Amino acid sequence: MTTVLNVDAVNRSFGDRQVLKDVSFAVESGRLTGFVGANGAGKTTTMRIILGVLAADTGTVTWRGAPMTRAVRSRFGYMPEERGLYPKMAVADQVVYLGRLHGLSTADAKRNTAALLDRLELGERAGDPVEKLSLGNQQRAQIAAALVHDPELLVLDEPFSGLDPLAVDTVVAVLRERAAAGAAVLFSSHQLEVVERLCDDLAIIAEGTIRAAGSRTYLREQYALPRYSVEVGADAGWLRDEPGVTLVELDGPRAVIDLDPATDDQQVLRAALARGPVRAFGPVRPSLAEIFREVIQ
Ligand SMILES: Nc1ncnc2c1ncn2[C@@H]1O[C@H](COP(=O)(O)OP(=O)(O)OP(=O)(O)O)[C@@H](O)[C@H]1O
Repeated sequence: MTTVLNVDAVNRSFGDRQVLKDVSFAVESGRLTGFVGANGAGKTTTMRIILGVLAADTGTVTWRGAPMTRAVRSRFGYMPEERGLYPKMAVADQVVYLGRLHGLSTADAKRNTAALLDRLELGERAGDPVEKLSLGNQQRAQIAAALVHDPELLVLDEPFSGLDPLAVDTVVAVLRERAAAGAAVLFSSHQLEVVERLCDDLAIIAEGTIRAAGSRTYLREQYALPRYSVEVGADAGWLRDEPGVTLVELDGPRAVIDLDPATDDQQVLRAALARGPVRAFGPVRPSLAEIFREVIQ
């Protein structure tokens, strides 16, 4: 995996309202990057700047270290927030047409379209006009449209909104396959549970500012609480009286504790061992939702 897309110190105002403030983050190939933030945080504006639909006031977006060109952008796939398929045109015809617009031969466009619609479980609806599809299926058709030309970078604005859980799983699997084949995938979402499950990397934005960015593992370590989960051989209630320890939860031999900053975890472990067997002792990693709450405050 390599860093392919760099968003560097991007600022953008609408009128006198600055909606992006020095936005910087990187996207790597072969990975799924989740772009997370509340409504109005600036996700769509950032994505539109990456795609060249909108200009930045200052700052740069580069692809493999070089400025964007039209040719580079033609190798990107974009699923905008305002879905844009023609209601009266058959799904497959539309996806083939978009593939052709991105430079595919008719044969390749048809082959990719058929494979994608099957993969997205829309094969049987290929001949139906878009307006006859349910909203969830229209969404799958949009995803097919963004993927038909095998883009090197996929930018998806809220690709999971409006999908039922089974459809989310299908789309997740397709995006994973694309990443495994080397594409870089950037998607926005406010569904933290989906992002938690899906993404390798994250950029968290609030009020136009990136509050945290990096791999999920890095962020979970970075924002680790001083919280530990402990399991001992007998009742763990003695932890209540241990200096520097706050008991958060107690369930017989199992406990969750917070340590004061000055408290050495190994000291607490030794105290536990002095009382008998220790079955488990380790830090509790924060969930993405917890990190999100912490960094957007
Ligand atoms: N063309 C525009 N003119 C004026 N203000 C705009 C324009 N586009 C976006 N904004 C404002 O910029 C801010 C950021 O919007 P943006 O759509 O980027 O947020 P978002 O994080 O994608 O939120 P959502 O999930 O609601 O789409 C919002 O306050 C929005 O009202």
